[in-house]
Amino acid sequence: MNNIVVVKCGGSTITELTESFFESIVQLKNAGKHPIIVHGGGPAINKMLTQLQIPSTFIDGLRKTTEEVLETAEMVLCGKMNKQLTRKLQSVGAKAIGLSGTDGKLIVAEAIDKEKLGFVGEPVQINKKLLLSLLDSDFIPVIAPIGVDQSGQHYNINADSAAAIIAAELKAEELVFVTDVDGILKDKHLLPTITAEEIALYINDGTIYGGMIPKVKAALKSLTGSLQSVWIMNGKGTSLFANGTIYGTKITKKQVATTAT
Ligand SMILES: Nc1ncnc2c1ncn2[C@@H]1O[C@H](COP(=O)(O)OP(=O)(O)O)[C@@H](O)[C@H]1O
Ligand SMILES: CC(=O)N[C@@H](CCC(=O)OP(=O)(O)O)C(=O)O
Repeated sequence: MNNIVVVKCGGSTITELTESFFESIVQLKNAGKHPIIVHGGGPAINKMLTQLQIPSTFIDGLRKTTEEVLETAEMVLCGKMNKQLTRKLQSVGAKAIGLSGTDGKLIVAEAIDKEKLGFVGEPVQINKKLLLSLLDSDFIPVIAPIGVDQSGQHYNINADSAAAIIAAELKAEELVFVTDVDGILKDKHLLPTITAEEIALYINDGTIYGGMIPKVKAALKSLTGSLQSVWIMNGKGTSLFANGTIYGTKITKKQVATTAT
């Protein structure tokens, strides 16, 4: 299937997304594209963990996930955030369906490093057949990043890596990370484009840190086949493709001159 666009909505910006953002997803659909939404929810998980007095720490942008943290992350991501986003899309006329990576084994995962990170999963496989049949029936899937392995163990997956494997496996046309900054910044200036070499350099010198690290790593991993570029853009106060262009950072395999699709 052609024209698949994977849009990852970061937890940093989900509550700020406006009606015009959701309308732009419907416009994408009406223009013959097949949007798939993958969402995070880091700040909402933090809030619930604080309320429940469960400690949690991050290592290179990934949340160390104990059994208690996993239960909380699943509750917030699959219960609260997933249904909230699904309803918002439905309210602007979209045929949205909320799912987690557990449903239909949509995302099969395995532990990245049990000792270091606990139940943090690396997505290794997706249920393409299920997703394609949903797209065929004109649904907009809304996916929470909780994965499962063959034994039934569930995992907390960084939403950026969940979006990246879905985009790569489905040979999506575009992958867009919607977050709370305009794109990748260096010395407070937006970088319109960035390459793999520059990313390695900027992680090394600290220009790229925290939650941006899993984003750029996921972006680079997904840059295969049909997916030639990945965008990082701000979800605040904008529609997704204003005048058919995206304002943000374009991550490419090689440096290119353009800043818009
Ligand atoms: N070079 C950079 N440019 C922009 N943001 C950066 C950079 N390095 C780190 N960040 C941080 O990454 C954050 C976005 O990642 P994250 O908080 O995980 O968002 P999301 O919830 O949308 O995935 C930004 O708010 C910023 O604090
Ligand atoms: C392993 C891991 O870090 N999982 C993330 C899942 C949510 C997420 O990725 O949310 P954002 O998009 O807001 O970052 C977490 O527990 O916060």
